[in-house]
Amino acid sequence: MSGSLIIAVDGPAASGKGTIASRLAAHYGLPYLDTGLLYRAVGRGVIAARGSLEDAGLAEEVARALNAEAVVASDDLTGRGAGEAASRVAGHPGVRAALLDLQRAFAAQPGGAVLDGRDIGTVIAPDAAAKLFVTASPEVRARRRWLQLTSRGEAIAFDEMLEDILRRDARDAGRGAAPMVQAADAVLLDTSDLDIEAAFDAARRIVEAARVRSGV
Ligand SMILES: Nc1ncnc2c1ncn2[C@@H]1O[C@H](COP(=O)(O)OP(=O)(O)OP(=O)(O)O)[C@@H](O)[C@H]1O
Ligand SMILES: Nc1ccn([C@@H]2O[C@H](COP(=O)(O)O)[C@@H](O)[C@H]2O)c(=O)n1
Repeated sequence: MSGSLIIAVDGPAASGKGTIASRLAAHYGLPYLDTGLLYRAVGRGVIAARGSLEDAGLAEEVARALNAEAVVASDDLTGRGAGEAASRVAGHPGVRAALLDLQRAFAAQPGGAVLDGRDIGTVIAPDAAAKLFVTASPEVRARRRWLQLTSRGEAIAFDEMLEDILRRDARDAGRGAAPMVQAADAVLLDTSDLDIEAAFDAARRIVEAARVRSGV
């Protein structure tokens, strides 16, 4: 098989899509982009400028000035506050438009790429050879995120984490601009009862089936 293997991995917060996407990228020797980092960086930029996250013009300005390489190399965007800020600026159509070309260019690299986010299979790479929509129950996702954050010292109660997750789901799925939705041709992968190894295995099988179908 030959050609460009674009793998689109979408899904809600803390479903494990990033874990799966980065492992697929390593497995197939493809470059990987966690597109959530871009929105997190925009949220952080607006806060750093002492602006309001509801200020669509400022958020778009920050998005247009983003240095994607610096964002990807940054290690301080994974906290709880950055996720919340990201989901608020991600609803501005101008922000999404400003980040479109760089994501599409990443996906279009020779050989292919793996991208994860909320709109990869629907907007960024609608022709991707393989599309996965990774999910898990809100309680399982909240537990995973709670473990991740508390293990590195962020103090948060489990109930608050669950509220965060539910609020973010509602905002991401309910916005007008590129809402989080499973693409019609994406395969649903529910990882609620799967450990990381089993989830990766299931994802790899989905990609292999897509490769056979598409000849990539
Ligand atoms: N199948 C799984 N079983 C148990 N823990 C998992 C599983 N998949 C991922 N995790 C853990 O859950 C946490 C969240 O995973 P990950 O960052 O991959 O989720 P995500 O969907 O990419 O989240 P985000 O919304 O930040 O993009 C991490 O600590 C990860 O190690
Ligand atoms: N393609 C994407 C990726 C992310 N978002 C928004 O950013 C928030 C943070 O994303 P994480 O994957 O790092 O959790 C997320 O809640 C979305 O609002 C997006 O809109 N599109």
